[in-house]
Amino acid sequence: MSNIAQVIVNIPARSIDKPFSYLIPEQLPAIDIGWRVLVPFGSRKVEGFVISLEDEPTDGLKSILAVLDDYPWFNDNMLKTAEWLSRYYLCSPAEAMRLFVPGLSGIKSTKAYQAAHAIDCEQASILLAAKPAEYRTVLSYILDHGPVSQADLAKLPGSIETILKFLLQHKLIIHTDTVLKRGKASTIRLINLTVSKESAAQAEQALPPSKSAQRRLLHALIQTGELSPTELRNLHISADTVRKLTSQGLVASREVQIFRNSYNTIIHKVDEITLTTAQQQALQQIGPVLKAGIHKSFLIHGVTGSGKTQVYIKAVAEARGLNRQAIVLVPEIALTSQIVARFQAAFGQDVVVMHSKLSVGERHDAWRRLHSGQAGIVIGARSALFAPVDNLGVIILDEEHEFTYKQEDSPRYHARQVALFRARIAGAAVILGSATPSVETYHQALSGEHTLITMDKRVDNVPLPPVTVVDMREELLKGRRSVISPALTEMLAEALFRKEQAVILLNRRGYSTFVLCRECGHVLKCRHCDIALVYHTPGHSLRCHYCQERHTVPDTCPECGSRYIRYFGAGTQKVEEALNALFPTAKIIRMDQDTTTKKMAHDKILAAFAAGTYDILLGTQMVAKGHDIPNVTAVGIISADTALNLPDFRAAERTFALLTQAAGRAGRGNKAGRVVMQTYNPDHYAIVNGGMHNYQGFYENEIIFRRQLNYPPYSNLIKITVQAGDEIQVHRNANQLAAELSPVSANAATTVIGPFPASVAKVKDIFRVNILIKTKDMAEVTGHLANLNIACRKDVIIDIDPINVL
Ligand SMILES: Nc1ncnc2c1ncn2[C@@H]1O[C@H](COP(=O)(O)OP(=O)(O)OP(=O)(O)O)[C@@H](O)[C@H]1O
Ligand SMILES: [Zn+2]
Ligand SMILES: [Zn+2]
Repeated sequence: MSNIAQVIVNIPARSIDKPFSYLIPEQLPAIDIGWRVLVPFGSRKVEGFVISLEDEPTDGLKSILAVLDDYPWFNDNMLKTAEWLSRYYLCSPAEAMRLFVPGLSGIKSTKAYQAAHAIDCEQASILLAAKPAEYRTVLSYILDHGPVSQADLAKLPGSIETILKFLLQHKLIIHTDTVLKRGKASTIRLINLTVSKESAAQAEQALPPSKSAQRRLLHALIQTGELSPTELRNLHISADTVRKLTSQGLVASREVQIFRNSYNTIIHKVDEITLTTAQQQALQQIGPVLKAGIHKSFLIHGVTGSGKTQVYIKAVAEARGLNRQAIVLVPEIALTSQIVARFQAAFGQDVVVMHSKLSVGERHDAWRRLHSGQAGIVIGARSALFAPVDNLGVIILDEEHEFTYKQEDSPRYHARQVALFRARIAGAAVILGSATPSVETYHQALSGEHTLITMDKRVDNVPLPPVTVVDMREELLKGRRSVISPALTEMLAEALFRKEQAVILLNRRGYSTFVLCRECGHVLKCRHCDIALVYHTPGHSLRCHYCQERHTVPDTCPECGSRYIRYFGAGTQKVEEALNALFPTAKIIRMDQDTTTKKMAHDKILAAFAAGTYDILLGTQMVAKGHDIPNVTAVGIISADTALNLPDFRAAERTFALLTQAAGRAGRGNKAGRVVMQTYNPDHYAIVNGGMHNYQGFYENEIIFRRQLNYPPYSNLIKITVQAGDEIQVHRNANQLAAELSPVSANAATTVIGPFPASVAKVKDIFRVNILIKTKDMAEVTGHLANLNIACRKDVIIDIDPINVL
């Protein structure tokens, strides 16, 4: 029998990349692959994941201390996904496996103090005789109470820190860990009858009138069968009353798990709708794959408002009918409460919503409901991908082109990639959906990796809104300097007149309100980060968007002393002022970083706008996404092209997607929509095709550029960032690393570019230099990087398939 477990300890340090062996103690026979356990590690107790068993007897092994659950946490599918993730993204096994644990760790350990093993009381009293009385109080408290936390000791008099230091130094006490399991199930006790209702009624009759509480309890139980603590409280029945009846053998209690659920959305009942032909055709392709239980992936390319969500719902219903589970991923849960509500309306309690505001305990409850089969559908942002579903039928990625599917911290995984892998080994289907698919995905679909399903009409043949492109250079030539062109003004005026609503998008990426000296051209930058400071009207202050440091606006230029300092760029605040001047009675709500962090969350703003409380929704990227509000008939896009000039090969893709998605918010109901797009680059293919909702047109231009420059999908990219606090050092380290990479570039399929300073070359006083690898032979390069062992270097970040190459 195997009695040795190979355990991955849940410590995110990248240098720990191997499992450790532990003895399985006889009293814990259930331990098997996939279990979470508690193990000693150095002086600590840590969480561990069992990945294999052995029976090679080895001397001096430590034993597993405890199991954390009463079932294996990882199923085979989860283990394989974690293993692949760690290999592909070059992260440690622990970094990959902890993605499957809510809150990244299943235990909470706190520092505690306990008496040293061989404490010599006589010597101790001599030692402490010269010290104030508090020293003796603290020591005897620790002696009496066993392991105590610092928080417990804080109640005692005296300066605890100093006293503890002294006691530790003289080895009277030692450090220890107290470990608590996180996410313990919450339970309540339900009270019920142990005798028949007739006997209970007789017992009630037999009680004297003075025992009214006992009579009330019996009476209520005869009627309802079972009572919760809240119901008992409402009936004014005390624990004592329950105890008395329990001792008479009339009632008993049982413990049941309760699930915390803070995501209270009102569930709207929907009428069964008739599917459109396009929706039916999509499902005719997906259905058989679900039934066959084979892996296959689909790309639904459906224009905005074509009814993709309804296809997702039907596909999930189909999977549930086959008793298989579904994972539904959305880019950002706060912006997608509409799709969440639609799933809840369709599936009720079968849906678990993973929201970033859930506590760790609530996450555990959600996981437990899925694991136990009480729920079969999980909907959430990318982390929902790691849900413990045993019988996976389908994974859906809505708005698959969104960059939020890429995690920007280690492990830097892309949810689409992980979804495809997990579904492949589970024999499950994947449905990718978007009106503006990523160039990579569309290319894969054209080459047969995904089945392409096209939905090119809106539901009920509602027309896509016509787009007027306004050339802002001509406006300027005509002497019009306002951020809001006459065409946009006119469209807004008409919409407001008809009591319809408008959305205004300010595409501000790479372009915000910065402060510039008109004499010498100096731009005010952050001292710690190599980036322009952003001007904020409230408080008349400057802020760094990387380190959040605030500065006051100087009266004179720090470079040349000139007093001519000007604010450039159109921030949302500036546009709001302009709109207020044009439409003084219109109610405007702003949604950007400033407003969403302070006043209202995204979903509240969207809900208020959808309810008609405001006439105009103004904001950055986030106003363009996902919402379906029938009364929105006008969409204005200010400076459509600001991101086009960024030195990022995806600049055109980002711009096109944003414009098309924004335009797609207009005219979704039975009222016709219109769009005005202001730009300085009316001839760019991203703008031209964005103005025509023409994805194919955009793709055909873009793919030529990608092929010429050998960018994805024609290659894979790997970005290596070297960091150091010293500018000379960082370049030296990067050059050295580039030299080590020379065998990589010997392969004709691979090019190494750089080192070159990152576009923001310094963040929080740390300098950053990038090396970019372009390759057609990913396996060879990652194999090489793994051999070089750079993945575990603290000063190096490896980003596989980076979204941000700057
Ligand atoms: N078969 C149908 N019959 C009637 N109305 C439908 C049908 N399918 C969807 N709808 C409605 O059409 C509207 C658009 O659908 P949905 O939001 O699913 O589109 P979408 O393709 O997801 O759009 P986007 O990509 O722009 O978010 C919604 O209001 C939805 O309720
Ligand atoms: Zn100056
Ligand atoms: Zn800064």
